[in-house]
Amino acid sequence: MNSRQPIPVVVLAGFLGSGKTTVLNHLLAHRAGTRIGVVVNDFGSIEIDAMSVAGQVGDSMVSLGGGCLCCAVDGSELDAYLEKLAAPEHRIDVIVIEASGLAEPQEMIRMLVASENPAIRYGGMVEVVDAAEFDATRSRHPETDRHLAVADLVVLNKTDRVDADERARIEGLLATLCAPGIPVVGADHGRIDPELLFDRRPWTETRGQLSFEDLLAEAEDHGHDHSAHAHAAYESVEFASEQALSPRRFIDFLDRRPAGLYRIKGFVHFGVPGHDEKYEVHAVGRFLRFSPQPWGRGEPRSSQLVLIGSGTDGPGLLRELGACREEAPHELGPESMWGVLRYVAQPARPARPEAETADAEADAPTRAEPAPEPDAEYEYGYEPEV
Ligand SMILES: Nc1nc2c(ncn2[C@@H]2O[C@H](COP(=O)(O)OP(=O)(O)OP(=O)(O)O)[C@@H](O)[C@H]2O)c(=O)[nH]1
Repeated sequence: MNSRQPIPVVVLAGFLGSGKTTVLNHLLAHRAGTRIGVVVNDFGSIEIDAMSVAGQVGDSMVSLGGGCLCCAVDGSELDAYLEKLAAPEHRIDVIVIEASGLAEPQEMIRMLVASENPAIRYGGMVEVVDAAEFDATRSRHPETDRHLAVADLVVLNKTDRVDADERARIEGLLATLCAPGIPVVGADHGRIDPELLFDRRPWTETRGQLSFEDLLAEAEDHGHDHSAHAHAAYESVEFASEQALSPRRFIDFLDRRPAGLYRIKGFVHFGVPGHDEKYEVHAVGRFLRFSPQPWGRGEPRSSQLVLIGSGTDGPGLLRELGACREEAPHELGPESMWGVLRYVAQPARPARPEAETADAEADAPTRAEPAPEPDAEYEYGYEPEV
């Protein structure tokens, strides 16, 4: 794994008491070998959140304390914390910002997108919703609807506190409040599949001595009945192709992906002249990004994808991906890549001789931004409205 890839920063938002800290603690306890950096933005001077997660995160945890993160005018304070967490010695794979229950996540997303720090990239927004308090929260805090509108994934938490009819009613409402196709994952005590937010590394990949936090999390992990875990309800399928994929058909496949397909990760070979890079794909809910990378020296051109979802038709998805295969990619014009380039944070560099590319750019990070609206014009430095 390339240790100098930009670290995804996921914003975990949700109204006061919705269960953000509970979700975060669950993620920390079930992260396997993945190293999570945490920024807790507790509101007020008593940092209850900070204390409840501190035991698990050790010195990787940074608390902003004393107020609301979104009030920082230029985001420089956040940048400083993120820079600290992203330092190579921490070997952090993903950073989660637990936003204060009163924060405006849109502001935080803007700060992340505007960040000049090449070591990080915005990784999507997760909104935690309290099923039992949904109506009350919305009527007291109409801004809740705005937050839902920019979420990439919604965790409908506290499902143990509502019956099936009420849950279905709230899910119906959420479908009208969120952007089309945003997945809504039900959860009891924040137990969601960590794979929805980040790739878990096996324990064996954790280098060096196991720290106290590792041991704590391992003990937690072994103490649970895995059959009861949320991820038992998810299925994943893998797709591999040595033949290039048509950029147009692949984007069409992504645009039509079912709501239950929460997560797509992997890389794609398009092989269109001028766009011969390895296009890493990362999708969480409706959030989608491509990051062009140079291929490794001698690495065979191919596409590999893992798709994780619930209630999805695995064989059907694989058939659709199979139909994206392209016989003659070298005959395609540059315009065939426009759909893909809309989801690239930085312009794809022209393909260059492999050795030069690999040496000079193997570790060059790309700055990421949220995907523009599907019908938005692609332009470099696009600043999305969030
Ligand atoms: N019944 C029930 N209680 C839950 C669930 N998830 C969390 N809780 C409880 O709800 C309370 C609030 O949870 P937190 O995780 O602290 O919520 P939060 O969103 O971090 O809260 P703030 O920091 O105040 O914004 C705690 O007492 C949790 O134990 C759930 O799924 N069901």
